[in-house]
Amino acid sequence: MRLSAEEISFGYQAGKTVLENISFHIDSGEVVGLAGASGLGKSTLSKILAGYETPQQGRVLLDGKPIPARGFQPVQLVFQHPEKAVDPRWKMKKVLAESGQFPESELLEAMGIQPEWLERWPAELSGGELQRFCVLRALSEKTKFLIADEMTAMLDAITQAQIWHTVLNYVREHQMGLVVISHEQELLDKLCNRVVQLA
Ligand SMILES: Nc1ncnc2c1ncn2[C@@H]1O[C@H](COP(=O)(O)OP(=O)(O)OP(=O)(O)O)[C@@H](O)[C@H]1O
Repeated sequence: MRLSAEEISFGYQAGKTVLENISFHIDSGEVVGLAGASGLGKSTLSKILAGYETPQQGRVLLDGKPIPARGFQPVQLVFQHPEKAVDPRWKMKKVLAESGQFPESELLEAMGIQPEWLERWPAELSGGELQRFCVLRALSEKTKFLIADEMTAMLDAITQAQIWHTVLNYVREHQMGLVVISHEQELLDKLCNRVVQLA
């Protein structure tokens, strides 16, 4: 399966182009890094790939076809700020069930989620604890591509390593594609088959 962005142009305001004629693709089973200086539009491209923003020109295709706007989104995005990605009025067990399936206990454990956290509200967890839920929620059986936009940037090294280890295992097992956006060259070198430089 191939996720492709073809000749994308996008601006948030008229006359101010953030992305101009950008093309990008990733195949199932690949881990692709997306790098580039701050403000070049990496997060914007990731939102377009995941269907959060619509480009003024160009298109996003999954195996050559547009991704349906309704139903489960096969391209899942996890970004840096988990507190902005969960409903504060939902307990964590409901947040996790949002993907339509509840993860198996082995996966919860591998992600370092303690069972008692399931009964808590988002505000009762640390950023790192909350991010583990956001990552896990994105790993549905129906997810074909995961886009990790500075996904572990605010976490300590041990937590980062634990999350990436679990995600990479899952991605390999399910033959998903993974896009990694990071300012850490070392992380990109370690995780990725290839790195695309946004210029
Ligand atoms: N919602 C928005 N409204 C208006 N402009 C925006 C919005 N979001 C981002 N921008 C602008 O679009 C440009 C690209 O931002 P984006 O976050 O995609 O870059 P980035 O490459 O991911 O940056 P960083 O590496 O700093 O995270 C920036 O100039 C930013 O100020």
